[in-house]
Amino acid sequence: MENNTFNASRIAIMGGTFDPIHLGHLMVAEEARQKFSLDKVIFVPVGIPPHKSAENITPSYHRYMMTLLATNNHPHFFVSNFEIDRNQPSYSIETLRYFRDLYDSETSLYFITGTDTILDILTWKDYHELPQLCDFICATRPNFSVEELETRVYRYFPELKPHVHYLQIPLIEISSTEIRNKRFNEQDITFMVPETVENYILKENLFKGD
Ligand SMILES: Nc1ncnc2c1ncn2[C@@H]1O[C@H](COP(=O)(O)OP(=O)(O)OP(=O)(O)O)[C@@H](O)[C@H]1O
Ligand SMILES: O=C(O)c1ccc[n+]([C@@H]2O[C@H](COP(=O)([O-])O)[C@@H](O)[C@H]2O)c1
Repeated sequence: MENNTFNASRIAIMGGTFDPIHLGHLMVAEEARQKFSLDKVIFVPVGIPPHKSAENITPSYHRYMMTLLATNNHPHFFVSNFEIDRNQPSYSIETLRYFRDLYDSETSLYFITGTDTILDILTWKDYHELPQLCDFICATRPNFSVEELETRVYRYFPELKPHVHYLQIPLIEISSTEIRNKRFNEQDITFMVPETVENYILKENLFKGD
């Protein structure tokens, strides 16, 4: 997918474990696309998650397939296999360097996250360099307050603040954890994921714990 994107001018990367991708991810991406006039949102499923135990995560092949199925009918949504094809932890700094090099200097690069994710940014590899590569679009998420960014992040890393743009969205109480738990307990997940993803989960018998 990357080869035909050279002339686009506002690109956002949406990184995530996507285990599985759900309607919360898609609503955040679509709101960001509309509010920031993005030409493309590129979903990048993590290969080896930097801060989570890889043992408990669904194989990257399934997570990639579900991300493709969820985004396939959206003309501005794309999926990259950059992280899942690398046999090393998926550090965002490396992903962003790759995409920064791929596009010309006129292209604005964004990284879309939920508030929970950006609150941990001081633990990310080479975090000081991130604002030189992209701006962040930070979506509101239930149980996490953007005010906390002042005390937990900007206080120690003030250079980041001008590079963070807030995205107020209706708070969506969906998480991949909740979907996995529901499947484990044999509960319905209809309306939490796109139908194509639900069908894939059922067909591949994912998240059943057996
Ligand atoms: N409901 C939501 N509202 C806003 N942002 C979200 C929501 N769900 C996920 N995100 C954001 O999407 C990105 C990728 O999230 P991820 O794939 O880890 O999903 P998750 O639902 O948080 O998963 P898990 O429950 O397994 O931790 C993160 O930046 C996260 O903050
Ligand atoms: O670069 C890092 O050190 C780093 C540490 C933790 C998370 N991230 C990225 O943040 C994004 C969301 O992560 P997660 O674990 O909430 O799915 C995903 O793209 C991760 O690669 C990146």
